[in-house]
Amino acid sequence: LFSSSSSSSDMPGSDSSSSSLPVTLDSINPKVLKCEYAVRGEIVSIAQRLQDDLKINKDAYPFDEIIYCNIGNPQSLGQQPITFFREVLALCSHTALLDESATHGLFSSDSIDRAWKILDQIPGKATGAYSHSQGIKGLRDAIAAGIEARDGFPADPNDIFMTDGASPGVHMMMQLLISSEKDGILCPIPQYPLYSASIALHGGSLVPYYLDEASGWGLEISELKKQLEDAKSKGITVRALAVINPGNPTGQVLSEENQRDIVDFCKKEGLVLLADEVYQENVYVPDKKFHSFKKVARSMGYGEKDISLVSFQSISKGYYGECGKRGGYMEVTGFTSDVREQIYKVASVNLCSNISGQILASLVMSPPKPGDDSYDSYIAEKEGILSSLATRAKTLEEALNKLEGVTCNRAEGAMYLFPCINLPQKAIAAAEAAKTAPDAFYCKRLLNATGIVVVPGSGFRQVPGTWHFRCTILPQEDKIPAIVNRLTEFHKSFMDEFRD
Ligand SMILES: Cc1ncc(COP(=O)(O)O)c(CN[C@@H]2CONC2=O)c1O
Repeated sequence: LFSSSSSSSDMPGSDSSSSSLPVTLDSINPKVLKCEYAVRGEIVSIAQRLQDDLKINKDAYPFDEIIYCNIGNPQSLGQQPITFFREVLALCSHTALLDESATHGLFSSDSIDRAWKILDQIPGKATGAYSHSQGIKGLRDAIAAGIEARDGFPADPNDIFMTDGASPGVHMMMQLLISSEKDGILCPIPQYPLYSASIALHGGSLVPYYLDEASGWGLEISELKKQLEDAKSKGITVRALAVINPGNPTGQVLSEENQRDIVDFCKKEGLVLLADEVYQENVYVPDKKFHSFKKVARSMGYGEKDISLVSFQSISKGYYGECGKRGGYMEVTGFTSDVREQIYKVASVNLCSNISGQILASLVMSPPKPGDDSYDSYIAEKEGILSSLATRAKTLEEALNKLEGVTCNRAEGAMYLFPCINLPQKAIAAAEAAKTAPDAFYCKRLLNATGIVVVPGSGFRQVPGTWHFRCTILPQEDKIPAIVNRLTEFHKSFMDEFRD
């Protein structure tokens, strides 16, 4: 049960030594080989095989289902989409509905109004046509208005580049900033592996800065400075600082003071600030609040000429969880016009992001307001989802902290818990014998015993010698007790087996 379909020997015709096909592992781009993305890595491949087995024989394992806690994919675990968003999207996608009298009985009046408003901003009301390469102007207007309402500072629709999720935006910026392995990007450790994967694919160097687990995954400026100097001593020119706030996998929400220090650090060192803010709606603790880096920089008096800031947003997270619709944007500020033209050129190569994602991104940033027909139902759905996520985060955090040798910082935000496991030496030795990282060994044992899929901490990088795993807080509330019981029982048996 430990092998995985991801290893090349399992895949038909993939054994490069016997293949007569033109492409082999030796002939493809080595940057692709170097790239890793643990969120959908080996352990998920194993889980999918177990799931296939269960379809054939439901009694094959000591559990009756696989529970995927490896990926922040809310709707795959039962979260419902926001009604208003889907009503508007449906009407925009099939405009004939707007001519039907029955529609007024099926859709709220403000959904119909918003659909007309959006369609009026699309040439020929053609949602099947390519749009402007930065996205439909009217939708960028709505997003800019939403940013202004959030921050209290102006936002320019022409700074918005709409993307198929935040991922392509991150790739675009890595493509722009990285010319060789001598170009470095400061990334948090632990980090969401889109960053390490994209840096590898673009041939750059990841310059780590370690978040401090003991202080709730705090980001120390002294650590940034130390890592920057260390990179310079190795001949690496650091081009940008990536910050994920709220954090993935660590869940911390930065204090406004810490953000001000980060902005000053980037300005002083001439670094582009890549602000990944896809979890901006996911804050669960009363003592923390999301502040965009755009707002912090502007409130410090820093404008277009003071700091280069790229802010990423997505429709995949928050309370909307529209991962599969692939929507989002990057707000690009503080670049010269000639560089902006290069960013536009790269965006234009992909023609445009998908229109459904664009429509949803505009709705996320400009949702129903008090007094709108849909407002009461919208806010009830939103608050219901966010309060449930907060409850699930707390329940799982408390359960993890009761496990022998496990400590887990609270999830202040985002969608994950990232507990630290103090693994006995016997377990570490067994992992080495199985030729796998100790936390991956634990996660595979957990999967095979309970059907629960989590991602080893090694997939996010971590302080050497520490071991973690990442578990989402996404299974619906009625599933959480069973997850806690299965996890608790497994952990006790694991520790009984390997306790030193
Ligand atoms: C911090 C962060 N940035 C960007 C993304 C990319 O999202 P989209 O491309 O969908 O907008 C994710 C997705 N979260 C991944 C996917 O699910 N679990 C994760 O850790 C993320 O967690």
